[in-house]
Amino acid sequence: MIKVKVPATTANLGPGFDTLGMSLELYNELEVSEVESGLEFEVVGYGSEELDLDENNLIYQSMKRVFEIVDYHPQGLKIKLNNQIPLARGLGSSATAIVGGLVAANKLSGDKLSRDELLNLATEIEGHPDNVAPALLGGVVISTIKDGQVVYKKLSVPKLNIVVCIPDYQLSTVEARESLPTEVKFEDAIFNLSHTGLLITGLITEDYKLIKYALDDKLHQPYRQELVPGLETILEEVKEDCLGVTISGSGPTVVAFSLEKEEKIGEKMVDIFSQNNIKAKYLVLNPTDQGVILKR
Ligand SMILES: Nc1ncnc2c1ncn2[C@@H]1O[C@H](COP(=O)(O)OP(=O)(O)O)[C@@H](O)[C@H]1O
Ligand SMILES: N[C@@H](CCOP(=O)(O)O)C(=O)O
Repeated sequence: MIKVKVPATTANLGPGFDTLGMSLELYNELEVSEVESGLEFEVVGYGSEELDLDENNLIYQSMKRVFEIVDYHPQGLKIKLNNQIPLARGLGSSATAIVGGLVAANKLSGDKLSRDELLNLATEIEGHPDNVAPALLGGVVISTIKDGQVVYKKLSVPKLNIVVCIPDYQLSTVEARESLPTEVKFEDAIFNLSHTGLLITGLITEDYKLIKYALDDKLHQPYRQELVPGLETILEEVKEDCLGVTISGSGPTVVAFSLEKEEKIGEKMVDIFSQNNIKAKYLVLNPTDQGVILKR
């Protein structure tokens, strides 16, 4: 039996659309065993009602990609999930399914693919590297795709707390990407370039006051505001209490980076969502340098 534990991720980190992501200490766990025939699922935690529990399941689809490449033919599979990451909230649940499936299948079939090959495959399935990379590798990962290969650099996570405010509704990444424009203004591109540079420099030099300026974005967040009622107010009103606040991945979760006052920040975000008739809860999470964890 193979056991895999994959961290949640917060992608984009404000200006780094499809480029930056960080792993967080909140996990989905996966246990895969080879059985005599068929495909069986057991789900504990999030997704027991809504996930496809058949060949369409994203974990199974990801495993199948590895088996095809390495020419491995399991007779049957039993897949047990313990999901602590809520689905379609911008915390990388799909990245955990893809990375978990790929890593488990690779182990089951004799460890033939390298970490970089798994990252390329994960990116091909997810469509962008920013959340699969930190789910696999941990840390803060800067990534891009060059000639079909992911080029990346992992940085250590900041010594900050991440207040994660999770609204009680799902927003699929596919839907949240449909709201994006096909072209952006030159000045908006410059805005994001400068902010991404400042953010990465702030992280490398541990000059966290730079984060205060650097988490703003003009490429995706403004277009997603209508999908996250209350986001505009949260961005304005929570900023003063923390180092920076931004939408997590494609939303609707919002994350605040802080060194103190986490409860106040979390309660304020929950309150603003509630003024917009949306129930929400908050968690205070640590970022983590450890990516996927594999046990046999
Ligand atoms: N643990 C899981 N097992 C299998 N599939 C999953 C799991 N978590 C998420 N998915 C798939 O990913 C979809 C959500 O992906 P997405 O819209 O990108 O949201 P998120 O921001 O959480 O990654 C789900 O609807 C489901 O199809
Ligand atoms: N860069 C992507 C990130 C999606 O992350 P997820 O956690 O919402 O799946 C985007 O912003 O669309």
